[in-house]
Amino acid sequence: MAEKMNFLDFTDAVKKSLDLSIATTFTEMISIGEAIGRIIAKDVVCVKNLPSFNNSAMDGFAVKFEDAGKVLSINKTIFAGDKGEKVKESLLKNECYKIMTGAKVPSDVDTIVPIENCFDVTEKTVKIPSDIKKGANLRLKGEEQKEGNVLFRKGEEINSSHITLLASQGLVMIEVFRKISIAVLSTGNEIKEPWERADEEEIYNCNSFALISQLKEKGFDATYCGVIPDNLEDSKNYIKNLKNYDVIITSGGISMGDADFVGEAFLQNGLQTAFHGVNIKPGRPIMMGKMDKTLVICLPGNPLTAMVNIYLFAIPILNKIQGNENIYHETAFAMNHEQFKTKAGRVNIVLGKLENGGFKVTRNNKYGSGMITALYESNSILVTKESTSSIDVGQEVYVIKFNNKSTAQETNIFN
Ligand SMILES: Nc1nc2c(c(=O)[nH]1)N[C@H]1C(S)=C(S)[C@@H](COP(=O)(O)OP(=O)(O)OC[C@H]3O[C@@H](n4cnc5c(N)ncnc54)[C@H](O)[C@@H]3O)O[C@H]1N2
Ligand code: MOO
Repeated sequence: MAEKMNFLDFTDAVKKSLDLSIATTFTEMISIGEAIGRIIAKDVVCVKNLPSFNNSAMDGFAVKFEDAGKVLSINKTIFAGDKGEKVKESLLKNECYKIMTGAKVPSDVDTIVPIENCFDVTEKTVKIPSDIKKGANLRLKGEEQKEGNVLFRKGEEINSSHITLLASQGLVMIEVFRKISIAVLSTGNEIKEPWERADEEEIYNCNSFALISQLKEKGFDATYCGVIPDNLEDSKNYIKNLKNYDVIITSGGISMGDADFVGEAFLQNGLQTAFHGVNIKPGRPIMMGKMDKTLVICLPGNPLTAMVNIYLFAIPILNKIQGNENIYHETAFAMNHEQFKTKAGRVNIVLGKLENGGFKVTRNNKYGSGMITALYESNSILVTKESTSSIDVGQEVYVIKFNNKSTAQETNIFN
């Protein structure tokens, strides 16, 4: 009789897989225009005070606070970008400056009054209201960031806010971790590439496309390395050539069938198995380990299983290897809209749709793990505890967003 798999507890499997993963140390300098999604390799320090000079937040008049309520003569007009003599302090008694938004504020004034709040404005004079606040509308040098402050930490993923700050600092290059290399493979004699002809008994290789595109959605580049044949000798030779990759991800061929050679082929290439079999539905046969420095992730062949497991399991691991300090999936708290059953005794990964704070399970949780359409119909996953056998209507649940999908239903964004 075939040996039974030992199914590891889900939480232990996550811990083991994270323990196996070592963050890359290889870095490169890239332009900020190319930097979205990359991981910062060194703390970034402020090199230019923000703002770098005292400036006006409004078009109006720059005054001494004690001149509130007075009629003042306009000494000069200061524009954004003016420098030198044009911004030098030159006020005499009962004078003010006319000033534009973003212009440097001379040091002999302390308050800006917006033009529409002033009275009797002429070319030469203005009456300042009496109820002004000292320091109003004056943006002080360094009030947002001071030179030497750490702006970003090593291990942050770069988004548009990082790029904004970097550009505001005059920094056009940034040191990031080099992208880790990932090999994606399929297995199985029944697999034909989508550009080949598949007979009725054969199926198209959707897993490789699925996995590579999901990795892309998460900012990883993966190389497609083909289909491993269903025989041990060929599988072994195939895998031998992949040892330079940081990560190898396969799908299929790791269960109990007579054609499931993938595990053995890795073992014969020196794989140290961390686990083979996790108490999860779907995805029970999942296997992980290390082959020299290469992390090996073997996903089951069913497309839906491969897709939800790469998301739940592999993305945090890959984040860690890529040097990202923020590795976990963000969750949203939602109200469950439809009662459904789950398999007690295992952690269940359930597909559904998150819309406007509500979660609705896909097809009443009655889809098979070979079904691909259920993935398409869903935008989130819900993970149950081993003890859970049903989720009730109105129950509050944690949901992980999946598939990068927006929603057609107009969302309530106001609080
Ligand atoms: N006796 C047992 N049989 C099975 C068990 C078990 O515990 N005992 N586990 C079942 C579970 S759960 C799963 S999941 C599958 C996974 O098996 P494998 O990882 O060995 O995957 P395959 O048998 O190679 O393929 C399964 C299924 O997926 C299709 N497939 C595979 N690769 C692709 C691809 N690249 N693109 C599209 N579809 C693919 C394949 O044709 C099969 O239909 O094992 C159960 N059996
Ligand atoms: O992992 Mo399998 O997909 O549970 O059927």
